[in-house]
Amino acid sequence: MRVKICGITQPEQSIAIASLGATALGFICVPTSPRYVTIEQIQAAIAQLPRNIDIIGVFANTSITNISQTVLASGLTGVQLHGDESPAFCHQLRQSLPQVEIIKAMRVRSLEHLQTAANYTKNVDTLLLDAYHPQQLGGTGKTLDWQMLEDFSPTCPWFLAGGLTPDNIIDALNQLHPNGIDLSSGVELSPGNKNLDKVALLFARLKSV
Ligand SMILES: O=C(O)c1ccccc1N[C@@H]1O[C@H](COP(=O)(O)O)[C@@H](O)[C@H]1O
Repeated sequence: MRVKICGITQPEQSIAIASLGATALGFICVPTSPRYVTIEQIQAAIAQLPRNIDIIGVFANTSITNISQTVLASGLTGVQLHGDESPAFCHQLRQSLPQVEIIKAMRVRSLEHLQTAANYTKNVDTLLLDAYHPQQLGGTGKTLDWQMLEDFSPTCPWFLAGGLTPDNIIDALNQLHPNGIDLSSGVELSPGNKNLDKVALLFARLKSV
């Protein structure tokens, strides 16, 4: 299973988290986020990483030009679209960045909204389900209604996100079978400053799955 730890801001934490077992690291490229990082910060954070770690940039409601320039300048291997991007936007982005993994995040509001995920599967590599918050785009620590996701079975791989912690991850994975999980505020001391003890506890608990 893929494990993505998101909202990294410090180079030494990148290396430590990759060593603990993360398969992907996420960098927030949304300027309004307290976890926002510049291209230079991403470059510094990934410079010493092994090449098998996926480097995902998180964007929301920005232009294809901005995403493409950031990807090319920073060395991202994937893009997570966390805003209101349409299937057509994802299709266009794929034409611009054919070698880059495209992850579409759905901030799930209802069962009806969840069903719209099917509109994206032809144009993205991976879906990611996060909880909806009326004021914040992500990193909210809010969990989804996992029961609502029990029949979710898209034709592409998917990540479970939203309020995951070392304390609830086993319950989540007993109930659901995503291809990957994504954690941010549930393994933090403060926004952008990861709690390495919590990250280690997460991977220790995942060994039992
Ligand atoms: O973390 C942020 O600040 C953020 C800002 C804008 C868009 C997405 C953001 N984070 C993403 O939110 C989910 C869930 O986070 P959490 O585990 O509930 O704290 C995760 O995919 C982050 O990539």
